[in-house]
Amino acid sequence: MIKTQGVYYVYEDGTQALKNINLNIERHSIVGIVGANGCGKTTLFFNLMGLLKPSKGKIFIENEEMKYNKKALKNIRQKIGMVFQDPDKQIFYSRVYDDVAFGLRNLDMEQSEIQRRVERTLEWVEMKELQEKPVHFLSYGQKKRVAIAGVLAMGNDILLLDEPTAGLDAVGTDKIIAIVQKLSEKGKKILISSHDMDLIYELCDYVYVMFQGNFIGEGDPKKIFMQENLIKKAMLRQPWVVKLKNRRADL
Ligand SMILES: Nc1ncnc2c1ncn2[C@@H]1O[C@H](COP(=O)(O)OP(=O)(O)OP(=O)(O)O)[C@@H](O)[C@H]1O
Repeated sequence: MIKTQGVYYVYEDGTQALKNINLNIERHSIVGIVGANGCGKTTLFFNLMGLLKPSKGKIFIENEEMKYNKKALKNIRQKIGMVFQDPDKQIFYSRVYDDVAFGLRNLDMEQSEIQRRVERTLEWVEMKELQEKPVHFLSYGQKKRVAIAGVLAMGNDILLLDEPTAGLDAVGTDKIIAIVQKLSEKGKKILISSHDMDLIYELCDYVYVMFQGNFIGEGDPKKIFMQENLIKKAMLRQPWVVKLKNRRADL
């Protein structure tokens, strides 16, 4: 589905943001990328979406090497959807309904189909009753869900969620967890970046640990998060469940 081979990315100012990234999400449903601030998670997502082009290395989408012409990029957008970390960067319209409909209207879709998709996705993210509301009156968590709805409405099979719970309270986080689980049950492949270890531990069946642009560990979250030294090296904290287990084992 998505695979990378030795991907490097260097920004114009010389910042080396990705170093030899080898990722493969084919055999997993919900894959986590964990890493401290600035380790390269967003840069990686932008490369996977074709918004940035690797300085070196290859990206494969459904076994085809990524190309960067207009037609190829349009195809990628139909396969992969990305929910940005900051919903304000993804929300363009003043009314919730129009914002979610935006991508569909660009596809010249029938009005009745647009309405069906928008209403269904807004129901999914529990925002249907707010569909007439101006986006600028929404809470941060509600805006995040509108941004997710906008991507879901497009019907992509692969979803990249960049820090989906950043800035959310416990209720907002639980809502996102429920949405991700429902999407996975529907057969969507999901890649989540986060420094929320509890979230990744709860949701993901595979995890990559990122540090300064490299993957320094990968595997089953239950095993990876037991490796205290690895987690410390990545400047992260173990999930509380793991800490609790370790404490019990010490007693
Ligand atoms: N446009 C840019 N030009 C130069 N350097 C950049 C640019 N965007 C990001 N960087 C640098 O690239 C590195 C990786 O940044 P990136 O945003 O990918 O990290 P991240 O893991 O997503 O961080 P966070 O968890 O804080 O969102 C950082 O050192 C950052 O300062």
